[in-house]
Amino acid sequence: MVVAAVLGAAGGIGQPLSLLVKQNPAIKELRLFDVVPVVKGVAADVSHVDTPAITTGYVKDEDGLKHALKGADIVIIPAGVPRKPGMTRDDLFNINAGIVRDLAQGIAENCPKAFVLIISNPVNSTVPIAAEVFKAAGTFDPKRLFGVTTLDVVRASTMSAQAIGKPNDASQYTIPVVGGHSGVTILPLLSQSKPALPESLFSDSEKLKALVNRIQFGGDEVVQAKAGGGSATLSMAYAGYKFAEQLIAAAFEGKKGVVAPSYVYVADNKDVQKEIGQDLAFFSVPVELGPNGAEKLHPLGQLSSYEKELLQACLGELPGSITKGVNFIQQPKL
Ligand SMILES: NC(=O)c1ccc[n+]([C@@H]2O[C@H](COP(=O)([O-])OP(=O)(O)OC[C@H]3O[C@@H](n4cnc5c(N)ncnc54)[C@H](O)[C@@H]3O)[C@@H](O)[C@H]2O)c1
Ligand SMILES: O=C(O)C[C@H](O)C(=O)O
Repeated sequence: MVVAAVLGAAGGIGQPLSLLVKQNPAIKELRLFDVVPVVKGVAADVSHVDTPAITTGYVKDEDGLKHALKGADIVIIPAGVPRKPGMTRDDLFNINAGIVRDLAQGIAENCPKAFVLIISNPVNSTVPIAAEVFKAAGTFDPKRLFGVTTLDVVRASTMSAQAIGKPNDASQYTIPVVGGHSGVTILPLLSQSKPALPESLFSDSEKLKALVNRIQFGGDEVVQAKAGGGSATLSMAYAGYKFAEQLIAAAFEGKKGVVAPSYVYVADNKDVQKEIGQDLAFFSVPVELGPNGAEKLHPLGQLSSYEKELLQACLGELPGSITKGVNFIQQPKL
């Protein structure tokens, strides 16, 4: 039985995500943490759902982080500020970097063996931040740290199905999305869709480009529609839980053959470096999940010539975002 913690549980993502996690019968304890006191009410609310997980809420100023994290097996982090129209994810760095750093420190101190799933943006930088905190604490296990990019995978299925005129069939299309989680760093490998997308999509370069662009900038669609009220929360809760559920099944319930893309540490993996053509510390790849977390990183496989171009665009941005995260921890504060 699994102890799960959600950090930032009172937020737009945190609340529905906590509800979804509560429904997983493998969870014996669900601990909800936030800086705002309403998290205790959220926990009381969710605790009435008739599933096994004992659900409790913790606030920061009552030493809550320690109590929420002590001995947790899986920690999901949607804490931090969301975008408003006109902002990039990187514009969130100044606030969210410090939030993720402090939460990662709490994890290193209280549950160093937990699987850590980071949702807080900019994911391309916040995951390297957490890794640096864990390295400094001597607890870094690259197999246990995941940047959640599942919303890109979910969007790829939904938007591709719509683009080919089969909007009801979204869930039937499994499409790997690799790279990072921001604009051009999001690299949907439509040529590897299972089942295959129709040839007519690939022969219509304008349509193909429009689809890729929509997947890459799907987050902006929601940010603009919410018009200052935040970014994706419900689809993110769905996607975050989808990944957590896959990890729980593979890590704690012995399920085999579970493969899902995630933004993970690839610095040790020569095969991935070779495919990317660069020494990068983090990249989203299809990850085989198991008892230790990221058991095996799967290759990107054959890319079309258009996808190779997209990879180059991704590589124009991603290394800088990784370095920015690393430097945030490594450079002494002035
Ligand atoms: N990875 C993705 O695909 C993805 C998708 C959507 C949103 N996001 C990101 O998720 C984050 C949260 O989005 P949201 O819409 O839920 O925002 P929100 O403002 O609705 O909720 C954030 C919550 O975090 C809490 N919080 C702030 N500082 C905290 C701290 N130090 N410790 C614990 N909790 C803290 C806030 O009190 C709030 O309840 C944003 O950074 C957003 O950009 C990522
Ligand atoms: O777009 C955002 O800022 C939130 C999230 O990263 C998303 O992809 O929806």
